[in-house]
Amino acid sequence: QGTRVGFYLTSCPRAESIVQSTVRTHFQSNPKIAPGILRMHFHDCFVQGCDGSILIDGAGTEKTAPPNLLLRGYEVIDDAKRQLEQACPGVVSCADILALAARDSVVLSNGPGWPVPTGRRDGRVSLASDTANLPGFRDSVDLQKQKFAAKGLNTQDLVALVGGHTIGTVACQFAQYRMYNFNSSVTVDPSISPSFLSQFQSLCPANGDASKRVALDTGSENRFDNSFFGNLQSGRGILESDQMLWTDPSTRTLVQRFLGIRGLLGLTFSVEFARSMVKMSSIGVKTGTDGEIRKVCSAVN
Ligand code: HEM
Ligand SMILES: [Ca+2]
Ligand SMILES: [Ca+2]
Repeated sequence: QGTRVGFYLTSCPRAESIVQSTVRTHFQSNPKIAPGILRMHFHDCFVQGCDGSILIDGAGTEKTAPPNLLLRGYEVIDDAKRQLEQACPGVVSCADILALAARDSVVLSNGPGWPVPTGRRDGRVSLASDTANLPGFRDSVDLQKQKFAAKGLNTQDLVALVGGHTIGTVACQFAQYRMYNFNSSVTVDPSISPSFLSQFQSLCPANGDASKRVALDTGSENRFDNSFFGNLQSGRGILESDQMLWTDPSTRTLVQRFLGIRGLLGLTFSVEFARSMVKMSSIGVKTGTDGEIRKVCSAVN
C-alpha cells in the first residue's frame, strides 16, 4: 500500500530510535502516556486514515470532539517531532511518529513489539464532525463489527484490538450508568457479575466524581496481558461495549480462544494483537505525493 518497514533507513536512520527514546523518557515520568498514545493512534486511524489528523490544534478540529477530549500524550508526539526536525528536517511524518510511538508504548507495557511499516504522510484535514463514526461505549457488537468492517477490519481484529483495553483507564462517567441507571427496565446491567458489583460500586460510587479514573482491566491496568479477556469471562468488564464481547456468542468464542479454553483452536493475544495493529495502522494511509510532512505536528504547513 506504499508503506514499508524501514522507510527512513537512509533518509533518517535514527528516526525510530529517536521516537523510542522519547516515548521511554516520558513513560518513565508518567506511565499513563502509554495507554494514551495507543488510543490516540486508534482514533487517528479511524478518522481520515492514519494521517496524524488527530494531532492538529484549532477550533473545530478532531481534538475538540467529545470522543477525543480525554486523549493524552500529545506532548510526547510533539517532543519527538521537535527532535526529528533537528536530526532530519522535513522527513519524518507525524502520522508515522504516532504509529511508532503506539508500538513503543505497548512494548513499554510488557506487550509485544512488531515491525511498523512507515512512509505515511500527514493529512491536511481535521474536522470534529468526522469523529461521529468512532465506536461508542454503548455500541452493540453488531455495530462495533460494522464500524470495524468499514475500515477493513474483521471480527477477530475487533476482539484483538479492543484487547488494547488491557492497559489504561476510563472515567467513571462512561461506566457508572451500568450500576445506577442502566435502562428503563433494570437499574443494574445484568452482564455485571453479582460478585463484582460491590467492588465496581466502590470504584465508581453513586453520585461520585464522574471524572475519577478506574482501570479498564481491573487488577492489571499497567500490564499488557491476557487478564482483560479473563475479566470479560467473569463479568468484570468495565465498559458496556467490552462486556458485550462476552455476552454475544459470535465474539465470545474469540475471547475464549484468546483465553486458550480447552477444545478451541487457541489464539495468542500478543501475536494477534500485533498482527491486527499492523492492519489498523495501514487504514487509509497517504503515501507518495499525497498529503505533506508537517513541520510541527499540531498544525498543517
Ligand atoms: C469498540 C471499540 C472501542 C470503544 C467503544 C472504546 C472506548 C473507550 C473508552 C470509552 C475509553 C475511556 C476513555 C476515557 O475515559 O479517557 C477507552 C480507553 C482506551 N481505549 Fe478504547 N475503545 C475501543 C477500542 C479501542 C482500540 C481498538 C484500542 C487500541 C488498539 C483502544 C485503546 C484504548 C486505551 C489504551 C484506552 C485507555 C486510555 C487511557 O488510559 O488514557 N480502544 N476506550
Ligand atoms: Ca486520521
Ligand atoms: Ca492488563
